[in-house]
Amino acid sequence: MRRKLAAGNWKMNGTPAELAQLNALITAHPTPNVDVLICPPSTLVAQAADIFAAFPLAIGGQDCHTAKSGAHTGDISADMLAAAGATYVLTGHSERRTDHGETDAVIASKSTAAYDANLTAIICIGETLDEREGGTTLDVLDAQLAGSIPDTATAANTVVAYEPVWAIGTGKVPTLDQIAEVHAHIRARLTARFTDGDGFRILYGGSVKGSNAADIFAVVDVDGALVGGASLTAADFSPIITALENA
Ligand SMILES: O=C[C@H](O)COP(=O)(O)O
Repeated sequence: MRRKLAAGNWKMNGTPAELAQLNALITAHPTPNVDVLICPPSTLVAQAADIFAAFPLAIGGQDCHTAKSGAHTGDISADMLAAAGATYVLTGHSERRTDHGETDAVIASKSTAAYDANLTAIICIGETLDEREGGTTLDVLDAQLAGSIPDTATAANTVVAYEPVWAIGTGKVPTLDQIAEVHAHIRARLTARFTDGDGFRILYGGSVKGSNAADIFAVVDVDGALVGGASLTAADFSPIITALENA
């Protein structure tokens, strides 16, 4: 049985003042029957992990370097995130792939760095609109799955997040049939490659809101969501957690 996961990615948003949102979230969900994760900007990871250590709220990083330490100005290592209290890290988010030219090989290396630091890697994949319209979605995802997920991945150390690039921050959401097709495809690839492939959690991400969450969570093999904009306030994120708890 896979435990569901509601993950919020704050991206480049948030100062210490916004951490107060998390108090309201915990008040609304004091004993959630799903995992709840917030990935704030790296400046807030230690503070958030410290404040909420005793509560059912995990804290994660949004990216990590492939190396443990060294001369990499502006970067942060998986070991640093773990030492700050993070238990998860996103790798291969499409904004990292686009803004920083991250390749599948780099993402696999970052995911390995996460495992070495005892972090769970949420490895993100997804097709662009051109790829969707060109009919190559499943081929693109196959290449990303094969290249981004290390051979040492397990259901315990890895979550896969399917985020169609064209659905991120746009308000556009794939049809439920499109989500079902992709999640079934990812599941098949995971079970073919890993002995515990049926245990990997697969998240959907891209314009998830309180208003569409229940329908998305009813799709087979959707084990939760990676939420951007709607994770920034407790008022928006709480209904998504509730929908996942009721799924
Ligand atoms: O990491 C989160 C995703 O990029 C989704 O962002 P969004 O919910 O704002 O569309």
